[in-house]
Order: sequence, then structure tokens, then C-alpha cells
Amino acid sequence: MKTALTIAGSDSGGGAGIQADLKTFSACGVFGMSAITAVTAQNTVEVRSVQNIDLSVIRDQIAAVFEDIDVDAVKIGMLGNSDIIQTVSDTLKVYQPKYLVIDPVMVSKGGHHLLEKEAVATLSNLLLPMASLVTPNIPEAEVLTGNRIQSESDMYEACRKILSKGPEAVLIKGGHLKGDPTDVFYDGNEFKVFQGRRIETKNVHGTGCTLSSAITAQLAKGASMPEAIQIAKDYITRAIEKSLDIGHGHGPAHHFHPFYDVKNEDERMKHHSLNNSLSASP
Ligand SMILES: Nc1ncnc2c1ncn2[C@@H]1O[C@H](COP(=O)(O)OP(=O)(O)O)[C@@H](O)[C@H]1O
Ligand SMILES: Cc1ncc(COP(=O)(O)O)c(N)n1
Repeated sequence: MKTALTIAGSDSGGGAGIQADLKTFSACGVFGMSAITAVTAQNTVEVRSVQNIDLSVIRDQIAAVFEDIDVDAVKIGMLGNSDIIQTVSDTLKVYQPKYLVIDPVMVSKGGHHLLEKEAVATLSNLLLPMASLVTPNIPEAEVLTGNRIQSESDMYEACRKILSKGPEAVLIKGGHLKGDPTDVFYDGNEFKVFQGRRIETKNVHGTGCTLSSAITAQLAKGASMPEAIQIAKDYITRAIEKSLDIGHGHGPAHHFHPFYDVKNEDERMKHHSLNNSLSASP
């Protein structure tokens, strides 16, 4: 079985971060592993507190995985500050992953800063040059480029600017612009547009985490970059379409497990409790 490692923050609410990444890996049929950079006390409404993990423990988690298991692809999510970015960059330089997908997480859907503002330059200088793909949303692409992005043509310009920082490719996600969410990809040779259709829902917690993990899983399984992005785009569209009304804020995407079907499971549970009550009766 192919394997993927996520280096990211934990979301106690289960919708984003490490939890979304592992659910996505599992649903995509790869074996998921994790290196936790921070524990967030979070739900669908808010981030209440954040505890960064000691640098030595972050380094040890990554080393423990690489020194025992063949890692087919790596994804990076929340890294809280410059010291964590430096540690992750130094450690990954030792192990040289085949694929590195970086989701430059900056602010949660609820508006909580997950990356210190001063750390943006460190992320840009140390990590972007190591990336096979970097996947900013519109506000993140604006921070990385220093330009406003209000249209698809602004996205093209931003792709060029971000690519010049050293990653092999860029995918700017268009979910934050009006209209159908179009994601724009650029690898220095060609632009590719991944056209979506907008699903009217507030349940979009963890969608960026899910998309980047789904891309990582497909790369681990041997897909080309454009194929991996197309499969991941289909995955996130379906996961938002079937998103869950859990909690009082932005609910999570729905990760379908290939062997799990909600309707069938409901039926099975009904039979199960019926059988139990029959066998329990005198
Ligand atoms: N309402 C929506 N309907 C369909 N797709 C969406 C919707 N919102 C976002 N997406 C898609 O989900 C992915 C993540 O989107 P985006 O919101 O831009 O990033 P982030 O979650 O990092 O803020 C992108 O592929 C985007 O096009
Ligand atoms: C630990 C962690 N990582 C990433 C996100 C971003 O997800 P979103 O943009 O959906 O809030 C988050 N809220 N928490």
C-alpha cells in the first residue's frame, strides 16, 4: 500500500488539519501518517487556543516515520511560526521526499491567525523552493504576492509571481472569489484551469486541507500532477456537496470511505438493533 505523511496542526473538531488529512488519505486508499506541529482547541465555530509542539518532538515525529517506513508523498499544512518552519525545512532536507505538497495555511475560516505574520517570509524563503506544488487560497496568494486578486487574470499573474519563489508548480484555489470556484494551475510551461461548480453551503471547514491531501494521496499512488489535481478536485466537490451539518459554524466536508455507504450503514444498524432486541427477548 502506498503511504503519505501529513505535517500539520490538529483540529479537535475533526474538520480540518491532521484529522481532515488522515480521513482523506484513508478514503483515497493510502496509508496515512502524521507529524503534529500544534494542537488547536477548535470546533466548527472558533479556535479557542493553540499549543505549538516542541521543535525536537516535531523533528522526531518526521524522523521516526522516515527512518522506518517508505514515504511516497508528504503534505504540509499548519506551521505556526518561523522556528517550526525552520525545523520542518531542516528535517525534510535530510529525507528528501519524492513529492512535497504545501498548503500555506495562514488564517482559519473563523478568522484566527494560525501562522504568525512575521513567518510568511520564512515560509516563502525556506519551504516554497522545496515544494512540488503549493496550494494557496486567494487571501494566502495575496499575502505571498503582495497583490490584490479579484479576477481569474489576477490569479494567472499571482501564479507567475509565486512560481518565481521556487516551487515546481502552483495551484491557486478560487473558492474565495464570487461565482463558480475555479482553481488555476501553473508549472512554468502551461496554465491549466480546474473548473468547479459552486455548492451553496456554509460547510466548507477543512476544504483546503482536504484538497491538498487528496492531491498528495494521488501523487503517492503514481498519478501525474494534472491527474492528481483533477481527481482531488472531483473529490472535494463531492465532499462539499455531501458536507455534514455538524456543529453550529462551518461544518466539515464528507469523506466517503470506499467500503462505507451511509444509507447501507443506517440499514445495517437497524437490522443489528432489531436482531439484538429479538435475541434479548425471553
Ligand atoms: N462552495 C463551494 N463549492 C464548490 N467548491 C468549492 C466551494 N468552496 C471552495 N471550493 C473548492 O474547494 C477547494 C478549497 O477551496 P478554498 O475555499 O479556495 O480554499 P481554503 O479552504 O484553503 O480557503 C477549492 O478546490 C475550491 O475551488
Ligand atoms: C489545524 C488547522 N489546520 C488548518 C486549518 C484551516 O482550515 P479552514 O481554512 O477550513 O479553517 C484549520 N482551521 N486548523
